[in-house]
Amino acid sequence: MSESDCGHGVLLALDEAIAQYHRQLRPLPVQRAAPDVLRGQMLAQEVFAQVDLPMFTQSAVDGYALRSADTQAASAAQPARLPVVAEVRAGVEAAAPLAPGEAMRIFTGGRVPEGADTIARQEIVHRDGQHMLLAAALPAGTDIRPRGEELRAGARVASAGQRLHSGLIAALAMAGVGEVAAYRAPRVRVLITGDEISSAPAGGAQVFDANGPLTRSWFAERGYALPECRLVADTREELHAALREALDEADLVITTGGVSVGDYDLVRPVSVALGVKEIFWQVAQKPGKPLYFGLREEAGAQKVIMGLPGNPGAVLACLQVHVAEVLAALGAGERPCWRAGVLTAQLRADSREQLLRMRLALDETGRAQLTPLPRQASHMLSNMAQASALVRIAPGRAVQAGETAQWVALP
Ligand SMILES: Nc1nc2c(c(=O)[nH]1)N[C@H]1C(S)=C(S)[C@@H](COP(=O)(O)OP(=O)(O)OC[C@H]3O[C@@H](n4cnc5c(N)ncnc54)[C@H](O)[C@@H]3O)O[C@H]1N2
Ligand code: MOO
Repeated sequence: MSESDCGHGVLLALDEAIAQYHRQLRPLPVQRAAPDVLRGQMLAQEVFAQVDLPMFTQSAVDGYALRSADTQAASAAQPARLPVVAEVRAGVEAAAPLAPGEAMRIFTGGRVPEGADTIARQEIVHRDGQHMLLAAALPAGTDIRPRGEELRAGARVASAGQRLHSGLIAALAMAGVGEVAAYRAPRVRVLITGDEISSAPAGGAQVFDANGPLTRSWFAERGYALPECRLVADTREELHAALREALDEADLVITTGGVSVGDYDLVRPVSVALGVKEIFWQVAQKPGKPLYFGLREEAGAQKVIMGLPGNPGAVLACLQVHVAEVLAALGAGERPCWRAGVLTAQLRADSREQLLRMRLALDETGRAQLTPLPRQASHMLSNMAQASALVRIAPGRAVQAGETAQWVALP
């Protein structure tokens, strides 16, 4: 295990913390239902088309179904003249096959009658009573969508680990997939600890709660149910009761605050008292050093506790970098997508890996340019109106402008 002693005691490297989530956590149980019922959840299986797509040979336009051979001699001077013997509406099969020398009126999505191999779109057709006139030859297959052109029954449409989003749900519906298996959505509880935290500060030493709105919004904007969230005082009794209930009812409990070394930092001792095993505490990152990851195994289920440090800047970084990985390990989300970008300013060295809020812009070649923002301290968040990327800066050495760094999109 990679650990560093950088003047803060022995801290776990950020990548090692991330590896621990994927080593320790199992995906949540699988449930089966219609894809749109499971929207937002991650597929637990490959999914295959139940039908050919298109399901039958269709007209791509409003026009006339006919045989290409009957148009081969057509010209402006001598148009092909065919009787329109029937109408094929979308959703209805022609009563009889198309005979040589005949045409049928047809509409977009209509099933091409047996015998027809071409559609003449109505803009190129002249109608004369019960006949249609066509002034040019049409190759076979014109404006036809052949059966199975897109997919054959049995072809794979989606893979395990993909999120059921609107476009994929529609693709599965088209392919006749009535039911899929997906990992159950996580039940999440949020506990905001701290005697000084209030939604309406009074008494001169209280502050507004930022972490509750931050955490709830973070989950909601990623398509998760809005987690239940409550303020908890810094007493062993109150935290014990709140954490016990949260662990009983949720798969993932997020706490903020109370996880450092102060006398009222009770999240870790109370977790131990509730049977939680500490997997790690303290990561070599800034902000978010006192991050805590604990696990309670019970009757085949895992209960996860992520103890986020109280500073709101640390909460933001830990949600983006750590909680997102936990959700991925639970089969409840995609792993954060880190990309390379170019720094526009030099940065001081720090003994911990830095997670910096930056402004992201694309240069004329489309390359990401990352500009550090002021007010980075972990108790500050007012640069969030300008921040669009969270950037990893490796510990130990100063970084020059023009160097490359990894970033993940904010929010
Ligand atoms: N002696 C040491 N002190 C501290 C260390 C250390 O290593 N040695 N680590 C520091 C670091 S780094 C961090 S980060 C913080 C984290 O401490 P806690 O997780 O125990 O968080 P609190 O002390 O409860 O709160 C920290 C800070 O954040 C404010 N806060 C908390 N919750 C909210 C909220 N919901 N909304 C807005 N602001 C909140 C709180 O008032 C404090 O100012 O510990 C350092 N100390
Ligand atoms: O780790 Mo803490 O640097 O203040 O968030």
